[in-house]
Amino acid sequence: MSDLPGGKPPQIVLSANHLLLQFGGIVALNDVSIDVHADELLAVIGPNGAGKSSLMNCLSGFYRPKAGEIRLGEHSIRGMGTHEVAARGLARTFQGTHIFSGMTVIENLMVGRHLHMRTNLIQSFCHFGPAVREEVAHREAVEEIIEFLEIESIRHVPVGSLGYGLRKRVDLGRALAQDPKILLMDEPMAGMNTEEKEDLARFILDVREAKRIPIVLVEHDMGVVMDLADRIAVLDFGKKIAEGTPKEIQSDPAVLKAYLGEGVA
Ligand SMILES: Nc1ncnc2c1ncn2[C@@H]1O[C@H](COP(=O)(O)OP(=O)(O)OP(=O)(O)O)[C@@H](O)[C@H]1O
Repeated sequence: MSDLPGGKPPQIVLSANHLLLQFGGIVALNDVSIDVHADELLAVIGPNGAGKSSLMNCLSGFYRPKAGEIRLGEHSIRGMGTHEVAARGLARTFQGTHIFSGMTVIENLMVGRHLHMRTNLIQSFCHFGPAVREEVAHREAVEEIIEFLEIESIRHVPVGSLGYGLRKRVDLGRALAQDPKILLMDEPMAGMNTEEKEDLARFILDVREAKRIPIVLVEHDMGVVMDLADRIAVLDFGKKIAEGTPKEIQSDPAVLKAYLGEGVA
């Protein structure tokens, strides 16, 4: 663990220790440990099948590792399901688009807010009392995100009719609506053209600057990773083979070997 200037150790927001995950005879994660520091963007890279999505799925409670420990802040979250992990402050965006395509942008963002609503979803459709006051407060939070992500003009548009780049931006908005302590992004740029990638990269940088939440990013586009990441962890065949700054990773012999023939500069 590298110390901050001034010798203070970094604050660890999320840590995974010695994770083991198997699917039958396949070892998807083999003794994998990572720490995510406050206010950093940690990229997780590796060739196809290296275990990146498996790691994200363990961190977010979707998969239960056979062994190992996961801590969010002070607390163990190992064994918790996705909803419990989300309620403790972990939000994620998904590969592809997991948003509700028949619902409008604003409705999708309100789904993200429901995690924080004391009144339940049914009550929130009643137009009286505490439910209304709560709804107004959540609307304000959602409006702030809409402005932040520059999606004002499409707030009432069904998400299914939007282009891919905008849909991914709404997915980011839904995750931000959870008001998370940490954000996991699983291949957010997959399937995007250069302009869409540049746009999303700008919003990721804005999120870091404005919200100061740590981000774990799984991404295949090495240009994006090298530009955005503070640190990079590299997986190969379910094992962590390297960890360091973009500069260190680019010249790491084990990383170059893992990617040989896959075009890492
Ligand atoms: N649900 C599953 N059932 C069986 N095997 C799985 C499952 N999920 C992942 N695996 C296997 O675990 C290994 C790691 O897969 P994983 O999807 O985590 O890799 P990845 O690094 O995310 O790959 P990619 O870059 O192609 O998305 C692979 O061998 C994969 O086939």
